[in-house]
Amino acid sequence: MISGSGSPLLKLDSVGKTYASGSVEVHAVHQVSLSVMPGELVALMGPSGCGKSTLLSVSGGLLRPDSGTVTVGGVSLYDLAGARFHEHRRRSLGFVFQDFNLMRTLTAVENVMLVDELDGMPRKRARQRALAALRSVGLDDVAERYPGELSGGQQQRVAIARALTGSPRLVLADEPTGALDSANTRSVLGLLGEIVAAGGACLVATHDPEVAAAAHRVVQMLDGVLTEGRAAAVGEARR
Ligand SMILES: Nc1ncnc2c1ncn2[C@@H]1O[C@H](COP(=O)(O)OP(=O)(O)OP(=O)(O)O)[C@@H](O)[C@H]1O
Repeated sequence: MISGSGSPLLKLDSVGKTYASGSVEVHAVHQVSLSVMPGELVALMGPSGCGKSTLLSVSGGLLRPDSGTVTVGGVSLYDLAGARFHEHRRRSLGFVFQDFNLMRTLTAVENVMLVDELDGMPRKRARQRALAALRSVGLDDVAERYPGELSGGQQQRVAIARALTGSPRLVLADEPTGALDSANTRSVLGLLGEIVAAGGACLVATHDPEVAAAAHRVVQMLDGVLTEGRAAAVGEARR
């Protein structure tokens, strides 16, 4: 797969998001335009509070922008309504949350199954797929444990397994290696590498130099605005 070919899997056009915090307005994302192409792993970097999580949430259909358009898989996400919006989100992208977002009352395997079950898949088949996803992140032995019985790194890998079930073409990940040691970081980078090698795309908010080194492109964010990016030379990206 040649990185950067085809139509973008994620396209942001002049996207803006402002929070009202009491009488103060915080321009978390301002006029951001960005395309992430099939075969690309893009690292989104910048200091804490610069707007990375907000940009990922807007990109993933979790937070409606105040301005601009978000196109996922060729479809303008926020122009879809109701069930069509949720279905497109579920089918087109996987989201790895910074704080994992696991349901405390469900086991690891039940957390991962949830996505397929919401899509109407029979429970037995959903369970098989979830176990396979957990195996791919090295966690099949703790499948029946609850999040409270897992380490931070294990919870993070459950969250990654959940985002990868259904083999979405686009993965948006917020600090996916934040709680991981270097061996697990490499295994997560391997999984993301497989997605992009198969023609998918990943946008990863990160402070981790190892993730940045593995990316095809690094885009820098500062005070809600994208500043310079580094384009990796062809073949530079480690997968
Ligand atoms: N719900 C909210 N209400 C008000 N302000 C918010 C809200 N969420 C984020 N902000 C503010 O928006 C700005 C961007 O926050 P965001 O979490 O997107 O940054 P970030 O780059 O992801 O930070 P980090 O690297 O620490 O996760 C910050 O000034 C933050 O305080």
